[in-house]
Formats: sequence, structure tokens, C-alpha cells
Amino acid sequence: MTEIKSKIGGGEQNLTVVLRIRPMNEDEVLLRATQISHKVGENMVVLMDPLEDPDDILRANRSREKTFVFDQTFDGNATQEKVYDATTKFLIENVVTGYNATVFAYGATGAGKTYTMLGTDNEPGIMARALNDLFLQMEKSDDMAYKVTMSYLEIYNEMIRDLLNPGSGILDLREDSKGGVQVAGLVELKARSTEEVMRLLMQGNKERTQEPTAANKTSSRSHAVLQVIVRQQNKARNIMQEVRTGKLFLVDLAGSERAANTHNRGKRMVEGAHINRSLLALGNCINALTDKNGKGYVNYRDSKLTRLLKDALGGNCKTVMIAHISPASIHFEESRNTLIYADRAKHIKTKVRRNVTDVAYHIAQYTNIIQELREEILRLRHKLQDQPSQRRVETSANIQQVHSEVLEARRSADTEELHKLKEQLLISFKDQMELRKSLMELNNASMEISLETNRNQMTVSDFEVERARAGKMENPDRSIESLMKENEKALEMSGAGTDELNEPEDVKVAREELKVLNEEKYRTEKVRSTVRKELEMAKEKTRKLEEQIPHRISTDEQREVLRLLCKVHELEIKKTEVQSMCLLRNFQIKKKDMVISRFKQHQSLCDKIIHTQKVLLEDKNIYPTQELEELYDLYKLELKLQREDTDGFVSELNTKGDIDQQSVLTEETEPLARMRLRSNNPEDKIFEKSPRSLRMKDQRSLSGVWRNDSNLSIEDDNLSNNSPRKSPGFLGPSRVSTEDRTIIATNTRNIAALAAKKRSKAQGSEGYNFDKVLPGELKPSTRKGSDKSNEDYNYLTPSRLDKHNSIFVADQLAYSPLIKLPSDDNLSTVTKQTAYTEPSLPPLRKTGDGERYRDGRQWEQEKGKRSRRGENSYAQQFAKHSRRGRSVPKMTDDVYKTGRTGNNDRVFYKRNAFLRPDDTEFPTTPSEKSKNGGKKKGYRNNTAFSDSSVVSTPQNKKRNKKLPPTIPAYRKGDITVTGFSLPRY
Ligand SMILES: Nc1ncnc2c1ncn2[C@@H]1O[C@H](COP(=O)(O)OP(=O)(O)OP(=O)(O)O)[C@@H](O)[C@H]1O
Repeated sequence: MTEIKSKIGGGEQNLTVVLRIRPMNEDEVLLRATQISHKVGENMVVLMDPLEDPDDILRANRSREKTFVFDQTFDGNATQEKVYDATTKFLIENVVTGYNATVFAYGATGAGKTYTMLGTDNEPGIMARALNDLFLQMEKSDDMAYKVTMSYLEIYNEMIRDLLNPGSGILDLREDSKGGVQVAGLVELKARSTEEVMRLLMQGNKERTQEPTAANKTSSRSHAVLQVIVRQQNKARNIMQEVRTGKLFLVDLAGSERAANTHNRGKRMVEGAHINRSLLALGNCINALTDKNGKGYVNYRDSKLTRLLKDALGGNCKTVMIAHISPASIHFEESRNTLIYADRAKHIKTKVRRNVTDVAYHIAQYTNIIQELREEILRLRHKLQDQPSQRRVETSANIQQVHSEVLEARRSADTEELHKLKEQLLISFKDQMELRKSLMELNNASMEISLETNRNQMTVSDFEVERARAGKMENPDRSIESLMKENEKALEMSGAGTDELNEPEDVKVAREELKVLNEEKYRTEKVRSTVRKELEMAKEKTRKLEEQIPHRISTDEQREVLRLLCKVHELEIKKTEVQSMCLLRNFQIKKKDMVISRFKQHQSLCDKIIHTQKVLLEDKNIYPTQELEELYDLYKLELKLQREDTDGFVSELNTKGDIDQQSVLTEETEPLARMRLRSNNPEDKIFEKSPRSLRMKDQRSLSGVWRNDSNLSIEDDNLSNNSPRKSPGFLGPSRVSTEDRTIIATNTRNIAALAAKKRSKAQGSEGYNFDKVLPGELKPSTRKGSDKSNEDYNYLTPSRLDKHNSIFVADQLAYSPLIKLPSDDNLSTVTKQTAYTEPSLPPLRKTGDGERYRDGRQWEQEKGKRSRRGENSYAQQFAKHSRRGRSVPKMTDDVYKTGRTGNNDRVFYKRNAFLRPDDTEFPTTPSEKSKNGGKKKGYRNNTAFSDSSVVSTPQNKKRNKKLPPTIPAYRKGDITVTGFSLPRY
């Protein structure tokens, strides 16, 4: 120990080599190994050959027993502290004062190197103790400032890794300008205390490559190097300040090993080869350094280990080698080799000097550099002056050329960057668009699924309702709703399949489809959420790319190109949005269709209920209240308007059966009737079986009121010529073009004028022949802004009709309330006859009804009655005309009157629609003459032929004396509201 201490300080020094023999371990005892290495004294060790036979006289002189002498020898009883004190403690002071020192543990695998260097928690090794002492040493000094940094690395398979920063990967060894070896990128951490150092050490050891081998359960497969750098300087600042830098290397080498002993294969074997290679290099270096024949070449470069330990082995470093051996006979060879190497290492000499840098030296260094630079500048100046001016021009041209080349290069680099960015953007946009489209398709699929689901649910629920209704027949006390719930429960409880339920095929199919749709919905939702996530990611990617544009692109043009690219993408997104909207609208339309069909079903149900109730009322002769009547009127009108709105065209009636059907529907307004006839929908026939209608139908069929073919001919011909509806059997009010209407109106007026003329002639001589009265029609126009002439009343005569090709509406005859209303008999008489020959009209009945219409009060009374009778009310007409944007005709008692036939059938007539019984011309009143400047107009105005002239109102009593009695054009009464209906052209 005394010897070792004497080596402290500078100068040439030998490598200090100590030996540590570990105790025998359990395995070795079990293997009955014998102890072959024995410590003799403080410095000596005797290694005995386990194979040597003491009785072999022949080999007595060639004993393999070897004796080695080292600086210090420790056996298995030596404590960690003792080893530390003898090998390292004395170095600490040197390091603090600026010397380099290295302690490395050498030996075969499992010989106890790591134990010595690192130790255990209870028995800390050299590393921890050295650092502890280092800090203690620094604390002792008051006037010096210290800075301690540490790094910890491993060399594994010839690769350097930073154990304090394992993420930094493989590090390189570099030599600095002074020939010193540095590890590039190695982290040097500041250490302030022993605890901190210990923490860092423990952290580093966890990162160290360690694997169990047959020779050692915790075999270190790498060389570990702990480097501690201590910088010391005086606390007092001075220009000539001295900075001392001491480095301490503590090295735990990997164990030299023989593959046979370790039983290593594969990876372990490769590790072993590397370990041995670096240790061989170390041995070679030791050999070279200790070459007695002079200065041999020391090849440190053979391994990273030797490069790193270059200073420690042959440079400015105080080095201690701790050789380790096992005492067991089974490790004889390894122990022998170690001892041989260690013994050789003893002769290595190093020159130790203090690492001192002072400020003066520092300034001198810079002064030299500055001087060198000045000389260089001078040299260049001279050179430039020697150059001819031509050369200078060339140089400047060259500079420009270089400049332009640089620019060109930059431009091409930019273009390349643009292409790259463009490509990336396009791919990203494309991805996004595909995802958007997928999402759109999935949305659409989802909507279709929901629609289909609704449809099937409707089928099932309709069936359920029907079944519950059937159940109600058996259990009248129960509500349909509760029955439905019960059915549902029973179905769930029984778990019966659709086949067992005796359900119709469509319901079975609907149930099956519902199942499939449910699964489909789940699947679609799943895919949709995945696509949505992917789309979000794609959007994020695009956004990042877009953010890079300003940085990666330098010119405005290129930016513009990319901007346009983005714009195109934006437009594509908009396009997809529009497509998506269209799909959504389609879906909404389909959904509304479903709702409508549901409402239709509901309406049909309501119709059935109303009809049934109506039949019941009529059968039992219960008269509904006025309010109910009005509501019913409104209901019918609503129905009619609905149908008119949904279908502007009237279909044709092709069969007689259709005509019969229409006859049954005469209670209804004509458009409604047409709809009924046209439609094949059973719900449209709900009123067919009204007893009253049937009765009417029967009566009229019997009496022949229904239009005969001959009666139809004129109208139909006209219609066929002028109307889009060319069916000869068409009955309803036609939708005639405006031109047609004008022609018809003109014809009508002409005929009326002729009739008036004839009538005035006949007036004086013949009197009135009611038997010869002809059916006709007189209509005021109800249209806003229509020709004034349309408001006049027209007389139609058969002869004129023929001549003028005008219209004769046979079914629109009305009976005058002033004359006797036709009975069924005389009705039939009237209608059976051919309309254009000899009409036999019923005798006029002077009932005095006209008196009732003298003033508004009476009209109101009549209106109320009519309303109660279910006839067309003003309210109905008002509603109808208002909806259609037409002006509503003024309701006066001069406009409408209704009556009833003998068997209570309704008839409508217009008070002003009169026919002369003898088909003579209309008389012209003096007042009319004077109004028209003495000219006959050919048709009659309201005043001349108003019904008021017949009824004895105070105003016209006097005037009417001159007039012959008139017969109103009679009509087949139930062709509703003449006054309001569109003129029947
Ligand atoms: N002086 C000692 N006292 C007690 N046990 C020791 C001593 N030296 C070594 N050992 C034990 O021997 C075993 C092997 O020691 P260690 O791991 O230090 O060997 P090594 O030389 O580092 O091997 P390798 O090169 O394979 O890493 C360990 O379990 C260790 O605790």
C-alpha cells in the first residue's frame, strides 16, 4: 500500500496492477473444484495447475505452478472498502488537482469485475466510493471552485451507446486536435452530489446489456466506462487564471471467455467473439507498450476499447488495473491467462502530467492565430495586385455566371418542390374526395334503409291493426290498442316464427326484411363511423400540407398554381355537397310520399265512417242538424277540391256501367263524380251505396232521365271538336279553351237573339204554348272581368242549336218554381223525348213561391233550408271560388232558387233562365230598346227577362204586365249551382 501511494503526482509511472481473487461460489463447490490460486503475502499469488501430479518425478522440474507478484493482491476475504482504498482512493486527490486517472477491472467472465467496480447496494463498489470521495475532497477546499460532469457509456459488439441517454443511438469515436479521443454526442451531465451520481449510475446500469451465461448468471456482455471530469479553478478571478481539468475513468470490462466454458451459441457467441477481439486488442496494446526491445507500434485502433483507453494505457494518465481471477481449479486456464496479461501490464509506463490551462496561454494561442490570418490576408492582397485587369473582369463575369447558375439551381429546386407538393396535395385531395363520396353513398344507403324499414313497419302494423280489429269482434269490450299490445306480447312470449303465426305472405316478408334491414343498418353505421374518422384524418393531413405551402414555395406564380389546385378541390367538395343535398331531397320526397299514403289511408277510413253514419241516419230517417249538414257540405267540397287539385284532367267514361255509376253520384258535385267514375280506387266509391243515391238512381233509370245517346250528341260533338277530352260519353263540365268558349258564347247569343225575335212576333197572336217549350240554359258568367254579355241570359232553341252549332245541355234543365214542378212522371216525359223535337214539359205550376223571394229575408230563409237539405251553399261556393282566385258572384235572391220534385228530388233552376213555350223570338222591352238606341241586341238582359217579372214584386209588377208568362229552362236539377258553375260552353 505504501508503494502505491508513493506513485502519486506527475512524471513517468508504471501501471499499477492489483489482483483480486474472489471466493469460491456455490457452483464451483458443487463441482468439487479445488482452490488453485493462493495469495502469498501482500503482493504475491501462487497459481497451481490442477492437473499436476505431485508423484510424477519426470515432470517435477517442469511444474506448471506459477507465482506472480503485483502491486497488491487480495483474496476472497478482502472487503470492497479495502480494495477501493488500495486501488482508487489515492487517485481521487490527483483527479481533483487536474490529473487523469483510470481504474479498470480485467479478468475472465464471472471472475468478479462488476462486483468490484459496481458492487451491491450493501457493498458498494469502486465507482460509488470514488465519486463519494471526490465530492468530499471538493468540499474540503474553500478557495477553489469545481465543476463535475459525468458520462456513462458501454461498448457492446463494437458499438458505443450512451447509458445516460440511450435514445441517442450508436455514437462515434472522434479524435480532437490534440489527439485526444472523444465520443461525439455523448451526454455529459452535471453532478452536484454523491446521491445524484449514484442515481445516474443506477439508471445507466439498467440500460447496460446483461445476459446470463453458463459461467455467470449476471454476465455483462459489454465494456462499461464511467467518465468523471472535474474542472477546478480558483474562486478569485485573475487574468492569468489557472484551470485544472482532471478526468477519472472507471472501466468495467466484459469478461474474457472461452466459448466452451460459457456454452454460448448464436447471439451470445457473437458477443463473445467481439469481447475477445477487443480484449485481444487490449492485450496487444499491453504487449506493444511493454516491449522490452524498444518502442514498438501500439495499435490502439484495433478496437474501440483500446482507442478509448489510449490515454489510460500509454498517455497522460495514472492507471490502475485490477485483475480478477476465480480460485477454482476449473477456471485454471482463464486465471493463468489473466495473470500473465496482468503481469505484463505491470511494465506499462505512462507519463502523468497535470492538465492545466491558464489564461495567458490562451491569449497567446489567439495571438498566434490572428497573426497567421494577417499574413494570409497580405498574401492574398499581393496575389490580387499581380492579376491583370482582364482576369478581374473574367472573375466578375464568372461570379455573375455562378450567381445565375445558383439562381437557376434554386429555381429548378423550387419547381421540383412544387411538383412534389402538388403531387402530395393531389393525392390528399383524391383521398378526401373518395372518402366523401363513400360517406355520401353510405348516407344514402342509410336513408334507403330507414325508408325501407318504415315501409315494412307500415305493412306489419297495418296487419296488426287488422288482426286487432278481428279480435275486437270477439271481444267488443276491449280497445283495439290494448288488443294490439296483447298480440305483440303473445308474439314475443311464444317466440314463434312467422310461419307459425299464420300471417299473410307480405307480412312475413316484411318481418324478414325488417330483420335484414336492422343488421344492414348496424353494419352501415359501423362503416360510416370508420369512414368519417378516416375523412377527419385525411382532412388533417391536407390541412398540414396546405400550411406548408408558404414555407416550401417561394414564388408567387407557384403559389397561385397551388391556390388554384386548392380551389378546384373546394369546388369538388361543393359539387359533392350538392349531390348529397339532391339525395337528401329525394329521400325527403320519398318520405313525404309515405306520409301522404298514410294520410290517404286515414282519409279513406274517415270516409268510410262518415258514409256509414250517413247511411244510418238516412235509413232511420234522422235529420242531421244544420251545422252537421254544413260540415258535411264542406267535407264534400274539400274532397272535391282535393281531387281536382291532384288531377286536372278528367278521364273518359267508356262504358255504360260508368254512366250508371255517375248517375248514382249525382248528389255530388260533378268533378267529384267524375273522379269517382274515373278512379278504380275502392276508396273513391264509398258513396256509391248510399240508399238515397241508389233510390235516385233507380228512379231516374226507370224514368229515363239519364241521358240518352241522342241527348248527348250535340254537346259531345262540340267537345270532341274542341276539347282535349274526346270521349263521346263524357258527361262532366268540360275544360274548354278560351277560344272555344268565345265561339260558343257568340253562338249562344246569336241563337238567343233569334229566339227573342221569333218570340216577340208570336207574342201578339198565339199566347203561350207550354207544350212547345224547349229545354235550354241561361247562365250568368261568374268570372271576374268576363264579358258583360255573359251575364245576360240566353235562350236556346233546338232549331237554332242545329243551325248555329251551339250547345244544348240537356241535363241542365231546370224547372221553374213558378210553375208546377214536374213529377217523376212528367219528368220522364220531358226527358224521354228527343230534346230537339217536341218536348213535353210539365204544366207550369203557379205555386206563389215567388212571393217568398221578394226580399232578402225570404232569401235567407230559403238559404237556410237549402243548406239543411245538403244543397250547395253560398259558403261552399265562396270557398271554391276564393280558392281558385275568382270573384265570388253576388248572392242575391234573383240568382238562385231550388225546388223539389214530387218525390223530394232536388231541382235547381235559375229564375232568369226561361224558355218561351212556343219557341218564338224574345220580346224586347221598350226600355231595352231605348237603351240600345232602338236596336235589338238579339239577347235579353236581366231586366227584361228576369224572374222578377213573373213574380209579383212591387218594382216590376207594372212592367211585367206586358210580358208573357215565362217558363224557366228546366234542368236535371242536381247539376248543382248553375249560377256559380263555370259557364257550360
Ligand atoms: N469478492 C467477491 N465476494 C463475494 N462475491 C463475489 C466476489 N466477486 C464476485 N462475486 C460474485 O460472483 C458472481 C460473478 O461476479 P461478477 O458478475 O462481478 O463477475 P464478472 O467478472 O463481472 O463477470 P462478467 O464478465 O461475466 O460480467 C457474482 O454473483 C458476484 O456477486
